Amino acid sequence: MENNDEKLSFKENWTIFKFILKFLLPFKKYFILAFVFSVLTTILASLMPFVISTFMDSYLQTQKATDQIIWFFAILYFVLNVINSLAFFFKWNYLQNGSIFVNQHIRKIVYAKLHTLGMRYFDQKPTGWLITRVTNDTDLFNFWQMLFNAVTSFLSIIIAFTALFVIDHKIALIMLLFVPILLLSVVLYQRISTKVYQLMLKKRSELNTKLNEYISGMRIIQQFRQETRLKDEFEATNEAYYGYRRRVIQINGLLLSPLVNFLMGLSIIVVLVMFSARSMHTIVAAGLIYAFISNVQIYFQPISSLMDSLSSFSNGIVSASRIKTIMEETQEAPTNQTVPSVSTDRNILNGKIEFRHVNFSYDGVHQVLKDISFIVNPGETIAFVGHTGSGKSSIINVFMRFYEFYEGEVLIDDVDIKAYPKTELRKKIGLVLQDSFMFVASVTDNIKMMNPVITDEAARSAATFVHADSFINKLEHGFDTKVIEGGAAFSAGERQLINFARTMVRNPKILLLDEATANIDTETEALIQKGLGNMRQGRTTMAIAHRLSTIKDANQILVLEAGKIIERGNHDELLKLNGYYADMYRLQSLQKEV
Ligand SMILES: Nc1ncnc2c1ncn2[C@@H]1O[C@H](COP(=O)(O)OP(=O)(O)OP(=O)(O)O)[C@@H](O)[C@H]1O
Repeated sequence: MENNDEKLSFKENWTIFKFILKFLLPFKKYFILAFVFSVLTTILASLMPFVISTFMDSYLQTQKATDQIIWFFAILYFVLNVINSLAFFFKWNYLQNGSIFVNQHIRKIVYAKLHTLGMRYFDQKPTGWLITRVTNDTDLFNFWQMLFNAVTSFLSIIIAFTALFVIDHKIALIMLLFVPILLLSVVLYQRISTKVYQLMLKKRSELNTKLNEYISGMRIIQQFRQETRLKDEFEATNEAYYGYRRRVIQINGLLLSPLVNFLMGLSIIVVLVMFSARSMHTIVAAGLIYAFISNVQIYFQPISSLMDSLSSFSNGIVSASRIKTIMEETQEAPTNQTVPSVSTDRNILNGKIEFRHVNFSYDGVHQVLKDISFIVNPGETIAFVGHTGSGKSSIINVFMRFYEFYEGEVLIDDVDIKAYPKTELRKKIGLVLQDSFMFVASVTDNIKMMNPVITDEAARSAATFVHADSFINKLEHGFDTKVIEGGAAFSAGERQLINFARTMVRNPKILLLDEATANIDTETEALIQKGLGNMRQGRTTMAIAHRLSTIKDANQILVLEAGKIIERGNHDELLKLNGYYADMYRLQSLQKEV
């Protein structure tokens, strides 16, 4: 269903339709009320021409209209008009509000679903694509209006036809002949417009994806002077999008109202010809012709508006199919998958970590971790070193349960990691990534991560504990300084320090550190090292180290290459081994001296 170029079969359309309709159920009362008022307006609209025709034929033409009668009809018409307008207002109000509420509800559900999905899913989907799904595709406003129109139009046609039938059943039956012609044009329109609509939506999604890529990668784009190339690329997609838009407008301009209006004009000619023919033998009341023609208009009008909104139907079905794809996505985050042994009150008490023969792959094809085994005792530190791409971060990813491993065991305190509830893992494991994300909020709130349970004092003392306070206090507004998007105004080292504080304020039992490789000034570097020292005290730590000098004191160092452990031991043991680690260490020491 992902490929929107494919034409959906009737069965698929129907399945999607039933799926999306379920979201409407909690708000059905709005739609039912809108329907009731809609029926009222249609009945009134059909009746009002009769008031006029009665007045014309019984009083005006026969010159029997007295002051009283004129007032009576004026007031009657006025009252009907007021009721009609009120009914229309309520119908409109309930319909609009109902549609807004359903959209909001769908958006909430889709957004919540995204949170349950695993990293594998996000690896495969461009961010812009996902944004389009959550923003544009959940906006089914026109779709709900269209559905409502479809139901009420059907009713209007029946009511108007009944009125026509009451006036003159022969001519009314002739009006029925127009139905197949109209239906044919509806089908024709639907055929042509759906295809173009789908292509237009696809281009819009592409546009969003590209835009997201450009904005996130602006630094690289500017650095490598890619502006012109990307501008051309963007313009081409934009041009294609507008091309399809223009075609949609052309199709609508040609096939929507003009066609229905043309047919309506034809039907009025037929009506007039029929009535004229009849007038040769008998008297035909002018008011009756007026009432008839008014109801002919009521009869045709819903078809016109239905066709108008048909495009919203195809549009809505395409969007709904994408929502369905997301909602039915099974690549759940490992921590969301129900494991029979998971116990909600299982706690991490000591923080012993063990990997037993773990194999792992991101895509199910390329093995990234091969037979990884190690034990870290409570309070000890293990460090992973190795070339880029050797699998260091993957060990952390597996341990954080961002991805599921497919072979082996990972244990905490001798219990399978899968048996711990997600909340316990998130609470007791502190992850410090190389480049931590900063939210648009104060420094304090960034440390607290908006958690209302954590006090400002706790945030400050965590910052002091990791030696982040000295730089924060130097900021213009100290802890209240507003962080701009992504923390762009801070250096990598400063962001790292805030991230340390953010982790420590939660007092985790286990620490996962991905050491920053960015250029950090010596002063911040010293602070970071001091902060790290404090953090590691009494906590089991798994650290990815790029600079070997920072992990000399680790209890165990694992050297990885292409996902395999090729050396293990402490710093001295590994130096004695005179292998890969010793080479790396000597090289780094030499670089430092230079
Ligand atoms: N999300 C992903 N999807 C697919 N493959 C991935 C993904 N992340 C990493 N890989 C691949 O897994 C292998 C190990 O990557 P990993 O990030 O664990 O290496 P690393 O040792 O941490 O590298 P670095 O020091 O550069 O961070 C690499 O070949 C990488 O291309």
